[in-house]
Amino acid sequence: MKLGFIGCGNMAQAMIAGVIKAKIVSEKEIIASDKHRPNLEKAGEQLGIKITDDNKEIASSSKILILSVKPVFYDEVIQEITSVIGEETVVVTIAPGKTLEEVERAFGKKVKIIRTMPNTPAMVGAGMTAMCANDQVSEKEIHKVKETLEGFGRVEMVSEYMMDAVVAVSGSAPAYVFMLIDALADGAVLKGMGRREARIFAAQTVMGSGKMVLETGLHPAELKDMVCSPGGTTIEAVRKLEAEGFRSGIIEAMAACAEKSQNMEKD
Ligand SMILES: NC(=O)C1=CN([C@@H]2O[C@H](COP(=O)(O)OP(=O)(O)OC[C@H]3O[C@@H](n4cnc5c(N)ncnc54)[C@H](OP(=O)(O)O)[C@@H]3O)[C@@H](O)[C@H]2O)C=CC1
Ligand SMILES: O=C(O)[C@@H]1CCC=N1
Repeated sequence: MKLGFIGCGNMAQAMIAGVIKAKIVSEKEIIASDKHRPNLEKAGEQLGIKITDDNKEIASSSKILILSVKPVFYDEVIQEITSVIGEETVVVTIAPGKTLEEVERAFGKKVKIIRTMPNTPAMVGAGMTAMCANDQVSEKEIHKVKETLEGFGRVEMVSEYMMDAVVAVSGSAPAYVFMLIDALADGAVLKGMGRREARIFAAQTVMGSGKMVLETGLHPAELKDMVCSPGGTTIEAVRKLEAEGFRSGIIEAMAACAEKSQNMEKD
């Protein structure tokens, strides 16, 4: 098997859908397990991947093994698989707060580990993933895993200390962006637009704005200024957003998110 997933919930399914769609790995080369059997069967049917109840089977047969359970279950899963993990297997973690050192310690032996933080837009090939590796992983292996993860979006190598910031700015961030889209739709509904149409206008605008930042390379503030006609409608909205604490609300939310990531298991 090329890709194995222990835990097949929201994030694993988004990643699997992304790599299959991009034809990076075929469904026949992907295997997954999940404690929640109905969840697993549904994923197996919908994605066409192989499923199993046996985490050890996945650990011993996968070239790239993705630990896609909640952080609190990491130690339990690692203890279960450490004796059977293949020597050449690269373990990929996706949990906030789980450092390379902690994961190494849990395995109790030298294992190739790549720590990542993906996000759910992986499902539609538009994910953002950060990664860093321990000293057991070769450049070639890093390249291979990066190429696989690029199947579902953009991937950047980061220093490990950046990971909590990454959780705040991309791992968790789709949730706040979805809240923004929903709020934009609410505002349009308030003014009489139908809900479905409002959602499309809102989502297309968020997508287009992100694309402009990425493709023009211009500072977001400059792009904002281009929308604000003097004495116009937009600057009225900007004035109100500033008064309502839009920016500080987001920054404070992200600070809380990063802090939670850093202290994930200490709370
Ligand atoms: N959702 C997201 O947007 C993102 C999530 N992540 C990380 O991805 C990981 C998974 O998150 P997410 O997909 O949201 O969580 P989910 O709860 O949707 O999926 C995790 C699944 O793993 C199952 N599971 C628990 N223990 C075991 C076990 N011992 N063996 C096999 N399966 C098991 C769970 O079953 P049960 O429910 O019965 O416990 C559950 O179905 C987490 O570490 C999370 O922090 C990272 C980036 C983004
Ligand atoms: O909410 C969480 O803990 C996970 C990690 C990043 C996104 N979801």
